Amino acid sequence: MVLEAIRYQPRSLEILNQLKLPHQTAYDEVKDSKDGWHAIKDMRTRGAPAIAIVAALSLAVELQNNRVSENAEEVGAFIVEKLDYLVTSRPTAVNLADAARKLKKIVETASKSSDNNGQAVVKAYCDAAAQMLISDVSDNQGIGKYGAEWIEKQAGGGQVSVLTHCNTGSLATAGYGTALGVIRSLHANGKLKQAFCTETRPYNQGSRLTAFELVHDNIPATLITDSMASALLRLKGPSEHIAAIVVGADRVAANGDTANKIGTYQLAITAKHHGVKFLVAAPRTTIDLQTRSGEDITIEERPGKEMTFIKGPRFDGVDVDLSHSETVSIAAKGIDVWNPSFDVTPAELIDGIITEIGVVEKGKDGKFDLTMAMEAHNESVKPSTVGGL
Ligand SMILES: CSC[C@@H](O)[C@@H](O)C(=O)COP(=O)(O)O
Repeated sequence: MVLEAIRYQPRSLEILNQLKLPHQTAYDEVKDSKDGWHAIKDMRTRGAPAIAIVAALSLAVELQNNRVSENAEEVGAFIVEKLDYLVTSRPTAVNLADAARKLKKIVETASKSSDNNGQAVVKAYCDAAAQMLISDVSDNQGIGKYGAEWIEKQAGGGQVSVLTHCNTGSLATAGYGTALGVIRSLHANGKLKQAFCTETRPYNQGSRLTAFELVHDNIPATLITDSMASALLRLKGPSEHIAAIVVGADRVAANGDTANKIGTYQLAITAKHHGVKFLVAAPRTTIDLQTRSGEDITIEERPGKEMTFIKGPRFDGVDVDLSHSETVSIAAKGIDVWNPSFDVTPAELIDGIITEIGVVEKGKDGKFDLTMAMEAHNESVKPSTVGGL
């Protein structure tokens, strides 16, 4: 069975409720953009690409299931207003803003055509939103292929182990995943010795979601807490042949600085210290040339209770009793909490940015030039034309 975080067909959208994983596999219906906004804000759906796609499709089903004006410009204005609203759900991942910008452009063109009525604008919007779901899977397969090839080449043959952080798999995307896609490809090529995944406190995307995907796909994997990463590289690195740390991204700035799940930065520092490659895997929809550096990225802060409480089913003896889902306090009452959801890893700590058209490496000046990969974004360019391959 293939893991499906987003189930869409015209007039119907369902998301796998990630707050209930790994204990329960339950789908929530998303009827409109308001449902979509809340599903994203509450993190029932999460991960940069998935957020963008769910937002776009939530508005698609709203338009498909409700009567719209005959007037093309009125429908266009309605869609633009809803897209602006959806973008306010979570600020750090650029994929959502990027999707909204592209969809607005399509809608503006469609609504200005004198041949079009309201329904034609809706159709142009829904077709483009549905295409995002399809393109994301093929982009991820490209990321997996190029990332695995790059690691295998660097390692010079034989099996390798990799460490990853947060969840970047089928649950965070339309399917296959980015950093987890690289792990899937290494495994498919027979080159993966062991995948290590961090717990990823405080929301536990690693222990709840990545571990779930790895077990689901029978990929050899070991879970560690975030605080074990340096010890893993030092003590097990040589015996396990840990070749790289591979993470996803929520926004890659023009200079390569990368915002990703909190804890990524410290992993990059420890990778540098231990001489382990540090790679960011992201589709080009995550690269934001408008943001010059990491300093310009807005970092979302989440409620303190995500850190001070933990939610899950009660263990009665050996059996998990799913009827008793509880929220348990795990911190001293009254303590102040700082809970940034993401951090920024400076480009100097990153060895390569794996995209769907190839791995971008630094030039002789020690800097990333991402413009080439992004220029190719609107053209159909063969992978070999991108730097680093
Ligand atoms: C392919 S997902 C890439 C990133 O979005 C991922 O690494 C991450 O940081 C997710 O954060 P989350 O807060 O769970 O949405």
